[in-house]
Amino acid sequence: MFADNVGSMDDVISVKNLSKSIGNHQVLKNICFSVKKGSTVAIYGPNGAGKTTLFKILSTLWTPTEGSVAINKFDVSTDSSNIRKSIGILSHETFLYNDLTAEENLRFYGQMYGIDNDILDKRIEYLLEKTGITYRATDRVSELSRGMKQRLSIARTLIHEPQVLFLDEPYTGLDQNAVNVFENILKELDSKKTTKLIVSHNIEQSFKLCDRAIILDKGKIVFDDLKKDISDVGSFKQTYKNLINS
Ligand SMILES: Nc1ncnc2c1ncn2[C@@H]1O[C@H](COP(=O)(O)OP(=O)(O)OP(=O)(O)O)[C@@H](O)[C@H]1O
Repeated sequence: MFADNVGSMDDVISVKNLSKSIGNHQVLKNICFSVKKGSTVAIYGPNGAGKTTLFKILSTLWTPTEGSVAINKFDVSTDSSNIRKSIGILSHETFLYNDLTAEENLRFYGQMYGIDNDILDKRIEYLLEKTGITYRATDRVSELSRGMKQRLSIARTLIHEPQVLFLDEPYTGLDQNAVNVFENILKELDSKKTTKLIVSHNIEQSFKLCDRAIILDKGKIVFDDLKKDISDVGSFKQTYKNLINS
């Protein structure tokens, strides 16, 4: 039930004895796992299990109370600026500026990452086209629908070609066409060996994307296995139910 967690040279993410307390509530309890380059790991758990807290620490927004977390060998507590260059975060917060157009938002983020203008022009054009929002490029974000904003958030997340992606409920607000667009983009990223962590309550949808599944419950990892060792999504859902109700 637990994947081989022994760290190795090609680990992109390394989490050792991570605990996080908020006030006097211990939200994460002695979490240990590592992720190899190019893997896609789905993280499941009921409300309040600690998934978002884990993501906030992995993406350098919060620091651990105990233990250590490294991304590309950089420590989240001491090397956050190096980590931020190489990660992309897609969450329920769009991090988009309402008063800027879709294109201006992408340009703003691209410039923040120091991407040369020539390259940035091409990336913006490519990502707007890829996410199907070229025709809304000059509209302000405040005029876009929720699904359009999510498509633009996907483009924003990818503008600096991050090596590690944190996807928190990435399907929120996407229609079926946008789901297909999103999944095609993820497949393309597989060929670039992008490492992905996905948090989703939709097991059916996200299980097919991952090669490993982790279940968090009450701040602890209660399951961690490779998908090839899980017979099918049905049995995984049953395991999930059994574990979180025990
Ligand atoms: N800013 C905060 N202040 C106080 N407690 C917090 C804060 N953020 C999270 N918590 C607590 O930490 C625990 C884990 O929350 P977290 O948001 O990480 O869970 P989650 O697994 O992402 O849940 P969900 O599926 O509902 O998004 C919860 O008990 C929550 O109340």
